[in-house]
Amino acid sequence: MLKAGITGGIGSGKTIVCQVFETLGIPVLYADTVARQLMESDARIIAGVRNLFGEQAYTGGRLNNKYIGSVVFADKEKLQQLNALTHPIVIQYGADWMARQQGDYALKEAALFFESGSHLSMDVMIGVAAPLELRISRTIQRDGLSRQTVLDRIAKQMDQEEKMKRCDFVILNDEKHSIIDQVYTIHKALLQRLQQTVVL
Ligand SMILES: CC(C)(COP(=O)(O)OP(=O)(O)OC[C@H]1O[C@@H](n2cnc3c(N)ncnc32)[C@H](O)[C@@H]1O)[C@@H](O)C(=O)NCCC(=O)NCCS
Ligand SMILES: Nc1ncnc2c1ncn2[C@@H]1O[C@H](COP(=O)(O)OP(=O)(O)OP(=O)(O)O)[C@@H](O)[C@H]1O
Repeated sequence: MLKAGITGGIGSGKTIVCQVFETLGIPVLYADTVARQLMESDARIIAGVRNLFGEQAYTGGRLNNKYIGSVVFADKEKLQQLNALTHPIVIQYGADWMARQQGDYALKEAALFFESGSHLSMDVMIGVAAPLELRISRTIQRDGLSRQTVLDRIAKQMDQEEKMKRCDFVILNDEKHSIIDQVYTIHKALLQRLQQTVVL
C-alpha cells in the first residue's frame, strides 16, 4: 500500500479535495482533527497545554482553540512550544493509523508536512494550491477570522510555491479547474505506480 500525504496552506482546499478522494473509497486521516482530539484526550498533551497557556486553555474540558490561536499566531516562541508538544504525538498517531489501512493507498491530510518533517515517512506527496486572495477570503468566511489574523497564520506556514515545488503532484483549486478531474488523474497515476512497484 502507498502512503500518500496531502498538504497545502490554510484555505487552499485540502479538506474539500480529500472529500473527493473519499468518494473513490480512499481512507483519509485529517491531522487537524486528530490534533484536536488528542489535545482533549491525551493526558501528556493536556498537561503540557495547561502549562503553556494556563487554565484558560480549556473550558469545561473542551479546548479553547480561539484563545490558544490568538496567542500562538502572534507569538512565534509559543507556537514552536505548542508544535513541539503536539506534533510528535500526532505524527505517531498517523503512522499507527497508516499501518492499519488496507487497499491501494491511504491519505494523510496536514497543513504542516514539510514544516514538521513528516513527509519523510510518505511514499508520495500531493499539494493543493490556490491563489492567495482566494485562500484569504475562504478562511475569513469559514472561520470568521479577520484578514490580519488570516495573514498572521499564513506567515507561520511555509510559502505555497516552496511547498508545491516539493510535491509529486499539485492540484490547483482556483475554482476554474475541475477538482474532480485532477483528483481522478492522480488516483489513476497512483494505482499505476503501485502496479509498477508490484511488477518490479
Ligand atoms: C492553534 C489552534 C488551537 C487553533 O485552532 P483553530 O480551531 O482556530 O484552527 P484549526 O485547528 O482548525 O486549524 C486551522 C488551520 O490553521 C493552520 N494551523 C493550525 N496549527 C498550525 C500551526 N501549528 N502552525 C501553522 N499553521 C497552523 C492550518 O492551516 C490549519 O488547517 C490549533 O490549530 C492547534 O492546536 N494547533 C496545534 C496543532 C497543530 O499543529 N495542528 C496542525 C496539524 S498537525
Ligand atoms: N473549489 C472551491 N469552491 C468553493 N469553495 C471552496 C473550494 N475550495 C475550498 N472551498 C471552501 O473554502 C474553505 C477552505 O477550504 P478547506 O477547508 O478545504 O481548506 P483547507 O486547505 O483544508 O484549510 P485549513 O488548512 O484551514 O484546514 C472551506 O469553507 C471550503 O468549503
